[in-house]
Amino acid sequence: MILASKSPRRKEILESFDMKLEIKTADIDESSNEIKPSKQVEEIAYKKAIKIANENKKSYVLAADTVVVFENNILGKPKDEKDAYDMLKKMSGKVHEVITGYVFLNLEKKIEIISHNRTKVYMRDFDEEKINWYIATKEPMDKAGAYGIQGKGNILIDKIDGDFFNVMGFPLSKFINDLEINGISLEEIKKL
Ligand SMILES: Cc1cn([C@H]2C[C@H](O)[C@@H](COP(=O)(O)OP(=O)(O)OP(=O)(O)O)O2)c(=O)[nH]c1=O
Repeated sequence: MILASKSPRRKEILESFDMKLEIKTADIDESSNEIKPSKQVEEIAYKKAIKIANENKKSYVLAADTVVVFENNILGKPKDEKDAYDMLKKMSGKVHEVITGYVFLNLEKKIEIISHNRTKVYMRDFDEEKINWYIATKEPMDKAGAYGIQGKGNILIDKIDGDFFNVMGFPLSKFINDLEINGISLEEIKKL
């Protein structure tokens, strides 16, 4: 299948399940008029997937989009270090939600799966010194909400309620379940 994503995390998660991936990245306009975060991530994932699917009509194409939702605000990737600092400062000691939308298409076979998953993340109370230390690692800059649960950012997190991979950028378990519901078996998934 084609993974329409430049995210190394999404590739890693899917490859851990022995999927054979061809990477093709779609540069799309990541803006959305949707108000609901779940609809927004689905719309942006759809834009990524359909762009590549239109150029590869026989292929299975998968794309995703991840955001952090904190007190009704949608947080994407930080614009700069100051933005990363501001995001982390307000999320310290509080709970937020990570939502990943994903879209799986095969235009020729008329397969279309559009879905999302949510994980609650409880952050520890951390001080300015720790935020500055974390920003100096450079880890926050390419990640929604300015942290990576799978990296050094893990020490900022107390616990989660939901799927870890969903926070990392792709809810593998829910996706596999969706495919099975659509009649695609575990053996077939590896060969798509
Ligand atoms: C919250 C969180 C996000 N992230 C990452 C997952 C996503 O890669 C990124 C959110 O940006 P996205 O726009 O969802 O994805 P991307 O730009 O990295 O890749 P593409 O659009 O080509 O598919 O944040 C982590 O790696 N760990 C985390 O804990």
